[in-house]
Amino acid sequence: MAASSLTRLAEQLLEKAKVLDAYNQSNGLDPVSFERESFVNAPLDVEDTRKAAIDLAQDVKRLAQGPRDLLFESLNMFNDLANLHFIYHYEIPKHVPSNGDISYTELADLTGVAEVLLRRMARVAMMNRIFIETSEGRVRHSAASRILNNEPDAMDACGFLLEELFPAASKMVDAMKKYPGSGEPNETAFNLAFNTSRPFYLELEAAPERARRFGAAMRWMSRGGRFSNDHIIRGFDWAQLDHKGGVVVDVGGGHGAVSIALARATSNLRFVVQDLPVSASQGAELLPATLRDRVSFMGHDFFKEQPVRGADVYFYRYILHNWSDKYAENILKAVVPAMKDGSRLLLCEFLPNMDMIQAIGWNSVERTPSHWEELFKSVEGRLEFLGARTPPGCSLMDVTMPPASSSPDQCLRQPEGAVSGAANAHLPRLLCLHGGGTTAAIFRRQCRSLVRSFAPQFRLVFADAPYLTDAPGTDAAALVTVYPPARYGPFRCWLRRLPECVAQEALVGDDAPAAVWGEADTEAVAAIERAMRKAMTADDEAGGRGEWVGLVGFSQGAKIAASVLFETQLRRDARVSSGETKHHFAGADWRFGILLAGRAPLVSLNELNSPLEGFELPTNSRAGLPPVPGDYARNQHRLRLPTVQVHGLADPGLRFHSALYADFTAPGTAELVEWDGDHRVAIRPKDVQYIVQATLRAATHLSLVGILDSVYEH
Ligand SMILES: C[S@@+](CC[C@H](N)C(=O)[O-])C[C@H]1O[C@@H](n2cnc3c(N)ncnc32)[C@H](O)[C@@H]1O
Repeated sequence: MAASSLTRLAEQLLEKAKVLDAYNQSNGLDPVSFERESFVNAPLDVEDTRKAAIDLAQDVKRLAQGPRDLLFESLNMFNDLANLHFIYHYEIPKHVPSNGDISYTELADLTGVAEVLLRRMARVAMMNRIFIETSEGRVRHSAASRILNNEPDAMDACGFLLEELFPAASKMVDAMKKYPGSGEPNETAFNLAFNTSRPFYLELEAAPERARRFGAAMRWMSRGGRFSNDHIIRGFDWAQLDHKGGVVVDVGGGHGAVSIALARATSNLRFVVQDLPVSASQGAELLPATLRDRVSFMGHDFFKEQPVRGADVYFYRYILHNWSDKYAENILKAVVPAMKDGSRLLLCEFLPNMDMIQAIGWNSVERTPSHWEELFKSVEGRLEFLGARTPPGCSLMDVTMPPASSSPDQCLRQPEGAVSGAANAHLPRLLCLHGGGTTAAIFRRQCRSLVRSFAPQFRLVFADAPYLTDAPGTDAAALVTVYPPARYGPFRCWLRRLPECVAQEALVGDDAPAAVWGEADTEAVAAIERAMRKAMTADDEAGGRGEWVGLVGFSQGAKIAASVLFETQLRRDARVSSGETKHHFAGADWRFGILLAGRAPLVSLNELNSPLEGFELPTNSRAGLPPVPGDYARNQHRLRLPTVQVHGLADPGLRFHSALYADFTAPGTAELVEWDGDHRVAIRPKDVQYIVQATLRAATHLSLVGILDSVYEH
């Protein structure tokens, strides 16, 4: 019997749970429980596993609930918030002893709440693992309630969320009806709930206790878990700036939570925390004396021109997501004149679960990487988006101001680090195979939108094909003017005999296309494998340590990618049927592929599996045209590993790409993305978005990433 999705997900969850338990055990930490905090300062790979486990557990629960119970639970979530509000308001946590327990009667006396009511409320909280009832019927702390007791900022976070935004939430639809489509900060649900015409932050600024509580809530969020400052510290190479004279401006930095953590993690960098005057002066008062020489506070309205000029980094955490595009553009425009060549804008944003809050409090939105890119472009054409890095809890959008003299092709010459630096070293890796008659560097440039859009989930690594060729192939025809051979050659091919790729190397054996597998085929496969391994080893040496999970290929590179996946599938099948263990092609257990304009047929990559009907031999150029849909409708040898197949509707080779999908791919295993383009890699955000969505669906299904598609649906 085939495993149901419930069983499959539960098994995947079990794998993640074992990894998490093993981490605790091998580090001498207590096993997880509701009594003690766990995963404090866990390394990034553990954080990734934890996030995957959470997503899987949610889905296991939702599937087990079924749609009716799922809906019912969602509809009743307000009860838990009302319960927490009671716990916050009557300050229950601080009256429960840190160690030991207390009777309901005593707790009722201390809090001034009737015992019957207190017992009811506490028991609801206990169902959510906040407090524990002992076997003697007394109350003691759970790990969660102990945090509320030990960390005053945690209670402030409750206060802010439950007394500012929770009441506003119920007014969201009213606000949307009253102010349809508004992006104004004073036409929000918050404005209706509090009957004010001031935007959220000005309302708080006018009431210092509310501003203080908000600042404390932000501090608390940064202290651990998903939003921990650690992710920002580890998510960017601060060491490169940590020299005397290095300056970071923390724009809208609140009470300086991030700057304080970064100052502690570096030795020389200085931080200027800017915020509205009340928040800035509260931050200055709270600043530890030991950091006064390196962290300072400044009242500054970020809509006005940035007064600190020439800083190395202008850092914005959770700022622009509070503002609709019109305002976000103005905030960024105010900093551009202060930037020197090479200044960085570093934005910590993109919180998939926070989109509702933005709608409720600010009439704003959590943006996707492509939305960010458009925003940066509209602010200042020179700003160069270097990509989004994704430590858990946020994305760091990294933007630089290149020197005025830099040309677009400088990007081509950049080291891999621009998109595959230390920050994404832990991410699962995709190996990218360029089209015939181009190079890895050109393909990286062609894929720049894909690289950016995949930055939160995957590290993309580009491989050079094994064979040299004289001229750019048809896969690069449109690029000849952009990448003249004299400057960007020599160009390369994966297959030596395809018409678009005239090999420079002498062929082994007879030049005539072979009908049966020969030595030249064995050597051709080894050359492909060597070329792939070379790029993979280079990336290992550059610090990449994520699992190799997928292949991305364009045109001839897509044909090779599909063929490598098919060979992987054959080796897996052989393992299952005979228990025989064969090495993985190029050393990785490839799980899925993104095939951009990939032509039928597939290429046999193993003598033992040849000849398969309709397949090419590696050195066989095939007289005549490749198959078109229907030619191999009965083909039994179909690719089953998941693929996303991307077809340009104006591509002259479309019918050959369609044949790959129709005749060489098992039904139901591929997602087809069609876009309005010719023989190119899609670059426009709208086209790239579909490829990314389809890939994330496949990858989520394979449990390679845990991010929700909806994040990309703006
Ligand atoms: C979501 S909080 C983020 C705080 C801080 N960056 C952090 O991550 O902890 C937004 C911050 O923007 C500040 N802010 C709002 N409007 C501002 C303005 N016009 N100029 C400067 N700061 C502002 C608020 O006071 C608040 O501290």
